[in-house]
Amino acid sequence: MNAETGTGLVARGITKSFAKGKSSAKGKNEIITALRDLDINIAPGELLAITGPSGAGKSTFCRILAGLERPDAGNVTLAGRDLAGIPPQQRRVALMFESYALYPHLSVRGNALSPLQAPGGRLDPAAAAKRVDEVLELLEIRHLGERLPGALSGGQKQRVALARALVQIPDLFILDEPISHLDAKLRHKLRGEIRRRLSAQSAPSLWATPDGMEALSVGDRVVVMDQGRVEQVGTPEEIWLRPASARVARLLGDPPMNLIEGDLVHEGGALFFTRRALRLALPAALARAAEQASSASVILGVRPDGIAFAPNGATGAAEAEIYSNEPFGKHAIVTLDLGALLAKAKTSMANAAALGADAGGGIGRRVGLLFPSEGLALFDGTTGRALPGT
Ligand SMILES: Nc1ncnc2c1ncn2[C@@H]1O[C@H](COP(=O)(O)OP(=O)(O)OP(=O)(O)O)[C@@H](O)[C@H]1O
Repeated sequence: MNAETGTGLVARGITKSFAKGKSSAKGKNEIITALRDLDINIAPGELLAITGPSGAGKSTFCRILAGLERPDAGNVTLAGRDLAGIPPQQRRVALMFESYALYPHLSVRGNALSPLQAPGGRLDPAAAAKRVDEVLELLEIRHLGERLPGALSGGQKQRVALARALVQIPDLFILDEPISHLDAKLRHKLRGEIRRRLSAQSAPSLWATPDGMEALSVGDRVVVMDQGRVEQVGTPEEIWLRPASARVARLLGDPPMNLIEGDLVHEGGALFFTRRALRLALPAALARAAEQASSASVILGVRPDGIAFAPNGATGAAEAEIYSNEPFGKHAIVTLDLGALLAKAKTSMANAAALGADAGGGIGRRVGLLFPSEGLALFDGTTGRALPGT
């Protein structure tokens, strides 16, 4: 059986609006549409990561699946059951709240154990206690077992909320920003550990995060949302290599792709991208893609690690000035001023050193830039969609 026929999660046409509360000047209640006609499937055992900027609608979608909000339109089935009319506690959904929602009077262990003690629990007390110990150990909070939530740091509370979700054997896991308040080292470790644990279960899982790179690192598939709509669904590789729109590209990468608005100009049989002083002959694949643009205005995507340095004045090189630099040890991020336009390049420390930009130096120095075609993408200036073939 696949998700369509019953065992996974199938959400169809989910739409949800909220009244903003305050009336507008015209006396009408303003409406915010949080979700617009969303279609999302998660297969059994699949981990779907959902990402998008703040306000994209991720938490609203999670809350609808958990039964804490009712959609205005659309329906959700889980393991073949239509969830409409099923109250949250009967949905068999393990939800980790973004706000944690811990029981203040229960210890860390008591909070983690609480979902396993609910009527109809699937484990006997000894098995439940063992499971809780395992998860507390995994999340590095077992030593805090007897503490009350009031005596925990923000990151520790987040891990208790995560433990309370992970101990369950539900029909669906929903983790809303599960590791956002942890330090980088723990985040890194737990991404892999949680992924491994969820993948070993047959329930579908949803992991919501505003961090696009986190979504790519944990998801079997990734949904990118913006303003309540799905911008792109695909494997991490598809989304990374071929972002469907400038809105998707803006969310991915560290630093993300440079997005430069400019114009297409035909000259002497070649096609150029121009923006102020920047004038770039488009490689053949991009020039072909540019024919699909709805107007001469386009957005050029330049991957930070796709920028190569050349001596100032070298043939075919664009001119720029080093604006700032951040040496990270294994690589450097050099911000370049291309004439009232800043772009970031990610380069090796050796390259940065050659530019004199390896230790906070080099600022104001003029350099040449080359843009190899594999580091470029082209988006329609009106719709923001990727032009086919880039
Ligand atoms: N109860 C509510 N009342 C009014 N507006 C709401 C309510 N809940 C959400 N919204 C609005 O719906 C939109 C989507 O919000 P949502 O919390 O789902 O976004 P999000 O992608 O989870 O953002 P974040 O990453 O900041 O948590 C936002 O514009 C938000 O202000």
